[in-house]
Amino acid sequence: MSAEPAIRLDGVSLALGGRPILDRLTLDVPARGVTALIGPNGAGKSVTLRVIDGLLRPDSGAVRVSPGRSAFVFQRTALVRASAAANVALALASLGLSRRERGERVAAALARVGLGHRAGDAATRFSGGEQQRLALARAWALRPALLLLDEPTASLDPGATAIVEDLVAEMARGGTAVLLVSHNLGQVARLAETVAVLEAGRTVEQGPTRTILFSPRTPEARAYLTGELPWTSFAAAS
Ligand SMILES: Nc1ncnc2c1ncn2[C@@H]1O[C@H](COP(=O)(O)OP(=O)(O)OP(=O)(O)O)[C@@H](O)[C@H]1O
Repeated sequence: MSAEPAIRLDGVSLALGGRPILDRLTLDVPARGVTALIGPNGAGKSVTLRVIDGLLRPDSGAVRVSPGRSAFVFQRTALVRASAAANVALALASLGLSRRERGERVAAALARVGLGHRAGDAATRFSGGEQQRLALARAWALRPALLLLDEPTASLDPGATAIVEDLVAEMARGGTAVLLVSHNLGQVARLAETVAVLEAGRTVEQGPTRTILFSPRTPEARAYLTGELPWTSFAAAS
């Protein structure tokens, strides 16, 4: 990979509530394509996205994010009490678009996620899956250089999941670097070129998707991928 990575985390450590959560975490996210961040519950995937987005400051280590606009789609979406269209328009307020351009982009974004007919409806009354699609429409409308996605299809039905996956793939083809947190390994295989496996706040393995999913080297990655639950061995030992 010759281009500068979109994100480079080097030896990042962070304690929260007195507990170490990230432990000298090292991660490279290439400037192009989709990188998936996988690993067991509580491994620190969401915290890592928050560190990258500047919402959490690490105790030590270096965080480098290449310049450019970024968009973050959270596991639970924060929407304002206004129409779906207003929620997208608000995100575009700082881009300096003309009123007409903004209106067109909002309409295109809503249509792209199958919500064109709901533009005037109150966003906070949308179902969980509709809110998630709206959050993605908002991210798409921003044309970000970097897109951070935290389990973006966790509450979506199969049709909506396909819409979101198409949109993410299209953004990646268009030059957006995507970092995707997902437990859906089929989705990871469909979308990602690169996979990093996180375990207890550290990257235990990173490489091409095929290698990581089908021939993982580390016992931690193998255990996660085969669905071995760590607490069953704790229970057996006690
Ligand atoms: N603000 C906080 N204060 C204290 N602990 C926190 C805070 N935020 C996260 N944690 C802890 O950090 C650990 C990692 O959380 P994180 O949400 O990053 O996990 P994850 O890998 O995304 O897991 P999941 O797959 O369940 O979403 C968890 O044990 C969580 O309880």
